[in-house]
Amino acid sequence: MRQIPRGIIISCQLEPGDPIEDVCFVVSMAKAAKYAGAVAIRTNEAKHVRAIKESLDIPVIGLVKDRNYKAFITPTFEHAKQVIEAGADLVAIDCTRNERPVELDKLFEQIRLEFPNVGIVADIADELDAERVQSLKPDFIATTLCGYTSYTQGWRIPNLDLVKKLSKKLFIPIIAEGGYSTVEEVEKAFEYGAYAVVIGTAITRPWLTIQRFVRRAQPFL
Ligand SMILES: CC(=O)N[C@H](C=O)[C@@H](O)[C@H](O)[C@H](O)COP(=O)(O)O
Repeated sequence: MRQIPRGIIISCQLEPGDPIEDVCFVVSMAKAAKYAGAVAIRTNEAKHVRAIKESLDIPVIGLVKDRNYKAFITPTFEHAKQVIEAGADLVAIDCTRNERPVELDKLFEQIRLEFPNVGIVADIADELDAERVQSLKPDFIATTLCGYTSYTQGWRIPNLDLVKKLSKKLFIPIIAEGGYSTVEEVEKAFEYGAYAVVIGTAITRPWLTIQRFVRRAQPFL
């Protein structure tokens, strides 16, 4: 079996500037996800990976976001090492055409050499990114960065067309990710061939949901 079975993956991340800074929040969310039948958790930072792995038995995709680089998701081996040593079963790597500090093939090679049991999720933004990374044989390709690069800026997400195209064309399983917020979108992604679907913000950033309600109430107050 692959490192992750087919199904729903919950992305549970906290970043600087978020109103919650508590690792317990990430762990509780991960527990809720597992209880409800999610097959894996995606999270950022070694401290979150470690806390989840210590509390429950579920595959974790780890990443580190470093905004000093344009290719900001786990841009170097050092970033990857942090989350892998914290217990991540897979590591997510920014595989866009954005400027990066290390060549992608070198980064893949070093991760595989030092951590042969850890899977690699290639986070891409468009079809060309996916085609290019295919030769490096990542375990999964995720549509995470569609809409978040200069060459996909303004594209509507979730990008179900991209999932459809990639699933048809590539031999690597596709993870649909980025902007999924309704059950209908998730159904479509599976219908179009997704191996798994990641849902994050719609579930694990509750302050954004609250803000939506608060803003709609404003004119009446
Ligand atoms: C672009 C970027 O930095 N994406 C991150 C990748 O790890 C996360 O902030 C997202 O929450 C995750 O991809 C899930 O997507 P959504 O939150 O839209 O369901």
